[in-house]
Amino acid sequence: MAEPHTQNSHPFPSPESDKASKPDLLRALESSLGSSFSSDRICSAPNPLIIVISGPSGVGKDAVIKRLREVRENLHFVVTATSRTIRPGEVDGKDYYFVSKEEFLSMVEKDELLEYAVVYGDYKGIPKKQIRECMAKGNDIVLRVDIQGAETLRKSLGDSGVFIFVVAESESALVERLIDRGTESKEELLVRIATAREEMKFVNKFDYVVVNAHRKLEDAVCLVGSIIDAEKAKVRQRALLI
Ligand SMILES: Nc1ncnc2c1ncn2[C@@H]1O[C@H](COP(=O)(O)OP(=O)(O)OP(=O)(O)O)[C@@H](O)[C@H]1O
Repeated sequence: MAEPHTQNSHPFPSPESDKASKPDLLRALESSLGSSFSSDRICSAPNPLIIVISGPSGVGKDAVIKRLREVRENLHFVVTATSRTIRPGEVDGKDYYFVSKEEFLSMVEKDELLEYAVVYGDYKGIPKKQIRECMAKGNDIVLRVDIQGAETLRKSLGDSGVFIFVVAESESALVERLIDRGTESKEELLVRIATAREEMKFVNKFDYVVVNAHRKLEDAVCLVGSIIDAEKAKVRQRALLI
């Protein structure tokens, strides 16, 4: 018959004993397991993400990104170069790099852009340098592109990028938003609305869709944040292609 354990013969310190016994308990556990406990990270740090935010004109891409900038740390927002004229409240170098058409074309010639497109008569493109520098530091980056830009990026990035399609809750909400912004003429509005109808067909090429409903900007921003968090927690991380 097995000997009953007595206090002295038990290999582990009593759980009731004072706090000083925790190291003793750890050592006893290690000794019983025959190996010491490692302090190494159980999971390696997640890969930096390239988050591509796109959607038809007027859905609120800039508004979402502006707010995301305020509420989330450790995101690098790539500043797009554009040949369009600066809007009231926009800051050169922060919202966009505002350049002339000639300057833009010179960047294209020197192969300095990851992607570029003509959007409503103006050029928009993403400087490669910023992306490389950022990824090298392990930072996540956010790119804001129009639908044609997203298509080009999908071809070059494949599944290594996280593609988010922003929409308004309805077509009428989108039109009202564009009218309220007051930055387009009636003719320009017609082009944007017709284009938006076509662009909606591209939603299936994206990984996520985020509805930016009227006066619900916070909800949309929160959802984008959750997407980023979920991507960071993925077991199978997206590969880095850049
Ligand atoms: N959730 C929202 N509720 C009401 N108005 C909004 C909301 N989100 C954005 N807006 C407003 O809608 C207008 C269009 O938004 P924004 O300029 O961000 O769109 P965009 O998708 O970046 O457009 P573009 O592609 O033409 O630059 C702006 O006046 C903005 O303040």
